Amino acid sequence: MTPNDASATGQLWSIEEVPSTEQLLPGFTLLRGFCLKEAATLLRAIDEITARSPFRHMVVPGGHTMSVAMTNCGDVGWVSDRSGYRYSPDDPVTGEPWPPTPAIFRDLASKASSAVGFSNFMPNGCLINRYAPGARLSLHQDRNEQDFTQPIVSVSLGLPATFLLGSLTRSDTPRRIRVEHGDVAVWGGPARLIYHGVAPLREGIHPLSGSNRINLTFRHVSM
Ligand SMILES: O=C(O)CCC(=O)C(=O)O
Ligand SMILES: [Fe+2]
Repeated sequence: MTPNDASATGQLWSIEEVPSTEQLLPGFTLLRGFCLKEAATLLRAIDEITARSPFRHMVVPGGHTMSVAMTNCGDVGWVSDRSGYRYSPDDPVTGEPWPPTPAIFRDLASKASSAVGFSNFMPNGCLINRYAPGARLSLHQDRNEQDFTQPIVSVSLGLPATFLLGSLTRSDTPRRIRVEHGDVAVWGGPARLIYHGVAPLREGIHPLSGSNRINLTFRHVSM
């Protein structure tokens, strides 16, 4: 039996869609096609979240408005304004708590983290990023969470993008990794504080997300 033999494994993926695992750095793994089957359901759940806490373009402390539109679900959400970055239990736009994390999100975060050996991941927040053509995320570390024993789980939906995979040193030139609809990246352990970002999104149309890429990042934030 070869790994691609869908009938023998009883899996539903077609040959072109067989999930594969790429360890790109110690502690950084890309699970290609990992959530393809539930992607449409994930996108519907995102529509329900954004009906309550809409996407918005946040301002960073320097005064620049981010090109990526963001919202959150869960107990805590990442926010930025002129006074800095932080996690907040409430959505500053609505004044209400962030919408709860759908069960399908929690299941995916747990399945993906355990698949690469982080069996105790307990995310309490999920940042939802929407990239329109031209939107980008400059190189950064995810470091507001404080507990770096817990990984980050990052889900790509809709249009493909170029993920910039750096190292622990900001000045190193990042590798350019294509991430597609259904891919899930998990980074933790020695890779937890790697610099990473997303190159400007190229125009395109995706049957499920139109002209956008949507990304979910699950985090465990110490409160
Ligand atoms: O969109 C992505 O793939 C990465 C998002 C990210 O790095 C973040 O939200 O901190
Ligand atoms: Fe990040």
